[in-house]
Amino acid sequence: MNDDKKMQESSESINMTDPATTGATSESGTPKMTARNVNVFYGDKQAINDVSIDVNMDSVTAFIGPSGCGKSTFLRCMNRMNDTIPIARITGDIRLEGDDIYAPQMDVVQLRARVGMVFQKPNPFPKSIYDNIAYGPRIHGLATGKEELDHIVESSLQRAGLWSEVKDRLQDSGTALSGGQQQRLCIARAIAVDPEVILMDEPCSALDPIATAKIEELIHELRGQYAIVIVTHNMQQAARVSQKTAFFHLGTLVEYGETTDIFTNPREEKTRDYITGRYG
Ligand SMILES: Nc1ncnc2c1ncn2[C@@H]1O[C@H](COP(=O)(O)OP(=O)(O)OP(=O)(O)O)[C@@H](O)[C@H]1O
Repeated sequence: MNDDKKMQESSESINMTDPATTGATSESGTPKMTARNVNVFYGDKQAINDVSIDVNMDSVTAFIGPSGCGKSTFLRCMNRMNDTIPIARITGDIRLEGDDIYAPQMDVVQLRARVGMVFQKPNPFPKSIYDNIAYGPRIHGLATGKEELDHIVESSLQRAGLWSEVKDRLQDSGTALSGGQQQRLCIARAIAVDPEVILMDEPCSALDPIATAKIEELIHELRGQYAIVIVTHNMQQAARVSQKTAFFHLGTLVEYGETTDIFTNPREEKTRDYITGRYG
């Protein structure tokens, strides 16, 4: 029997998307978000196939896998960003602290405040640094007056490691900052509305190595305060920043577990082949 056939048979003999077999549940901590049997379609094409996973507060979770395997699609399901794509359709169940995020009564604006997102390309608003941060708290009514808003702006910038660089020019445009500073501004903007989860879709891919190192350091600092999920193409980055890694392939979740296990002792041959560079 050739290797492909063997792999096919072994994967057919177990339910690959059962959290019990993919390791998609965590022993430690109550999950902040749970996904069960999620399928995503773009028109007739299925991009995510029966994925179940738990995301916890105590760890940074990395989504890795070859281009087109569905990492970003699945990430975008977690705060309903796929709602903005008319041909996208999702089935299954995704919960935040037990609340069904696809329930008709779910307020999507509130959801996206609770589950913030940072994109590949920094996308500050064409507004001042101050207003980039103050915008969310203003529309969500999180500050009762100017003093409280000032405090939120300062603490968000501090937590994003940007305060000392911008405190004397809060009225300058956010778009005038360097790429790395813009990305930290976007992280500060997400933090300002007091999220529970931060989703990061390849947040460093447009940045140079120094700016990348700063974002990675920031992810370390934010760990534990928020559940963080990061999509990355860069396996070294996944190994550096995450405690849990989920490996996707052709829309399925092949394996999910401790990052050290995924990189040193994966259970699945497909994972091993990917992390050793046999395909990608
Ligand atoms: N807006 C869309 N319309 C139609 N198909 C899409 C759309 N976005 C993604 N897809 C398809 O869904 C599949 C998964 O894409 P997705 O971008 O989620 O993968 P990915 O693993 O994040 O890839 P990459 O690492 O290249 O960003 C691919 O086949 C892709 O072509």
